[in-house]
Amino acid sequence: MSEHDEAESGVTSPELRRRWTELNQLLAEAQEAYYGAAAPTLSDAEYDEAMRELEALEAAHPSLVTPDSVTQRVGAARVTDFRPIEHRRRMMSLDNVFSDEELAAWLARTPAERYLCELKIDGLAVNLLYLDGRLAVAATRGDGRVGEDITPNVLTLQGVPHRLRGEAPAVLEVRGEVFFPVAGFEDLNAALVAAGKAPFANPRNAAAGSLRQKNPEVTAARPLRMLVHGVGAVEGVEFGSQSEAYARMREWGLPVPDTFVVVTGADDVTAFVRHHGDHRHDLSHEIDGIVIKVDDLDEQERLGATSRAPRWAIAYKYPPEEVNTRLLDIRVNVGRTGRVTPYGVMEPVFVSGSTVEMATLHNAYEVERKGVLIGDTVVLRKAGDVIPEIVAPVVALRDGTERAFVMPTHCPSCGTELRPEKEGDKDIRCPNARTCPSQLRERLFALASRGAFDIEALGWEGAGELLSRGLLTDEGALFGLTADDLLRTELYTRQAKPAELADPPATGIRDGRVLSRQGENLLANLASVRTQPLWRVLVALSIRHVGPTAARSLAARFGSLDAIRAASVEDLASADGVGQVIAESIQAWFDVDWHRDIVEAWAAAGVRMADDVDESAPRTLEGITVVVTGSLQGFSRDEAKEAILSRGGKAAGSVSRKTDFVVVGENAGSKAAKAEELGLRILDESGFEALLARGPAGVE
Ligand SMILES: NC(=O)c1ccc[n+]([C@@H]2O[C@H](COP(=O)([O-])OP(=O)(O)OC[C@H]3O[C@@H](n4cnc5c(N)ncnc54)[C@H](O)[C@@H]3O)[C@@H](O)[C@H]2O)c1
Ligand SMILES: [Zn+2]
Repeated sequence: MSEHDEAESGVTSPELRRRWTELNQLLAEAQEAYYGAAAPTLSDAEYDEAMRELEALEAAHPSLVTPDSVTQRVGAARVTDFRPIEHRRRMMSLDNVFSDEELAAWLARTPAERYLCELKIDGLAVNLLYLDGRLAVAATRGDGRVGEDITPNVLTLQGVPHRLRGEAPAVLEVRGEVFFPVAGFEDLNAALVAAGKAPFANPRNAAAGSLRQKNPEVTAARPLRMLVHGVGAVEGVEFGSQSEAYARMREWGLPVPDTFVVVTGADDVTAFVRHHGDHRHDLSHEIDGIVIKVDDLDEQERLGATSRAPRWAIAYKYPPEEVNTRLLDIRVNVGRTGRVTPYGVMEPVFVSGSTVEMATLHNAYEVERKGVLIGDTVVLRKAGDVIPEIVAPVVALRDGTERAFVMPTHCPSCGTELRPEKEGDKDIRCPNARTCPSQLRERLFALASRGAFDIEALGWEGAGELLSRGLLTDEGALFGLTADDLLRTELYTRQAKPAELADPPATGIRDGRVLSRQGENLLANLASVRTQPLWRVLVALSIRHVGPTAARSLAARFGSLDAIRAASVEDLASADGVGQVIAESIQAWFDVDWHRDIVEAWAAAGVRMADDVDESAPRTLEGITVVVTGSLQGFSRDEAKEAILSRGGKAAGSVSRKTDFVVVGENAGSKAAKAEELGLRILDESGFEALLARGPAGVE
């Protein structure tokens, strides 16, 4: 039988009916958990996917549709502890589109003079009934016809007027969304976990759970807010359009958002959708999409509604940022400074454009705060390029086999007993800084990176192998590495060719292997980077808080590692951009004997520990602040900076009234404009050269 015949005759195969029943049940249960308990067991992404499958199935086989299909209803009809409230006018759900194409198709079949575009707030729909301007009843959406009485709870909400301002109509049903601001969400969950309760999966569920409280004091204590997104029954006033209704409701003191726009064409609709897609996280609340409505109320009336959603509105849903996945394990990582960080290992899952299988949990307290157990299904969130985060466990799915994470007492890398650095620290560390392989590998990797020695042939893998082969016990021996050493590795060698077996290269041969290109490069790199400027050497030492900026300033000010080591904290702290914390950290670093050994080993291996003093560079810029912007012919950014610093000047990053000179190169942007605005002295490249050579007098 063809599908067509089937639809006509109302007969469907048992398999199709089975699948329909399966999906309908899955979705009905999900709705119950989501609307009823505010504790979803499915992610929205899974829910939406199952719903789409069910809708497609029903579209192809209309005979499957029954009144109790979840596609035909709004929310979940259920018995609750709250008094039932019948809405004067039905509350609807929204149909969804998930792509620009689907949106374009909706716009094409729903032509209108004006569209109202607004944010789809991820919260809980409520209906506020104002009678003669007084808030008489507040209810949840429920199944769209009957909701739950939550009046005492809504009365506690900040920003919801108990009485309308000015001339209010006899009857006004205000529809809006109650939401939980993102900022308060983590703390709420931590408090719930501490009290032995299940945390919420997301701010939306937090809003639903907080509002549907038997005790309104609990609601009052939560930072809930509401924003208006529609009207229901109205008597005693007439609106021509939704936007007009918004304008009036704002006058009456209702919380109408100021983020909506009224536009005339599809292009403006798409632009709005795109804009908020890019700025989804700039808001105080979560949004899961954009709602587009035909603005004219007569047209809305004419278009009507299906059993669950109006035809005059559509929700454009953004890609989901939250998915559910299994937390397989919690392991710990030992970082560069010995900090031990737990991280979750998850069943790989695709979210926001990439596959995620690990997420940091920061420290043992954080694991406890979130209340996650190993084996839990967890809500994983990845917003755009932000690092993925485990939000909360799905407590309802626990089966008793989950177990709590126990923070190790000993370093998983070297076995040393872990401890906090200072009393009261949340982080614990491996105190074996010198030889702990994990810490050393991180330090080697950092030392070889572009912002330090820039040793191209030494990466994460290389650092790992040099350590695992026992070729290095700390970074002091790095510059002593020989071809013979590297021949003991795999990464830096390759199989010898037959000719090389007979006539081995000068670097030697071992077990039939010779140095690979990478191995030769490493030796060449190690030879050449010995003359890197002092600031790079300083960065390479992994002194806490000493990054490129502080290192540059220290190098310019003191000129040699010996001078830095001999300097007092006060002296160090007076260097530009240095300060007390960094100064103390430097002194503490030199107090450790094996740190001094590293410096000596490097010096002995020929690493330059001082910058050439440029005799032709008298301190012409003492006390002078210079900003360089745009690109110069004769100087790179770094060179320009060093030229200023080495003459005693200050190289600032931004223009202010305290700036003495602004050097403007090609393609200079806003800084040049700001300099002009402030009336600062502006120099071109030749002016800059004159300034360097003779100081301010050179550019009089
Ligand atoms: N994870 C789960 O198990 C589960 C279960 C049920 C529902 N859900 C989620 O809920 C969705 C379906 O729920 P729904 O029927 O409430 O539909 P919906 O949330 O997709 O859209 C309708 C609702 O959007 C809200 N809304 C927010 N801003 C609005 C605006 N500016 N204008 C109009 N309405 C606005 C209203 O509360 C309205 O009732 C699913 O797509 C899914 O994401 C998830
Ligand atoms: Zn260790």
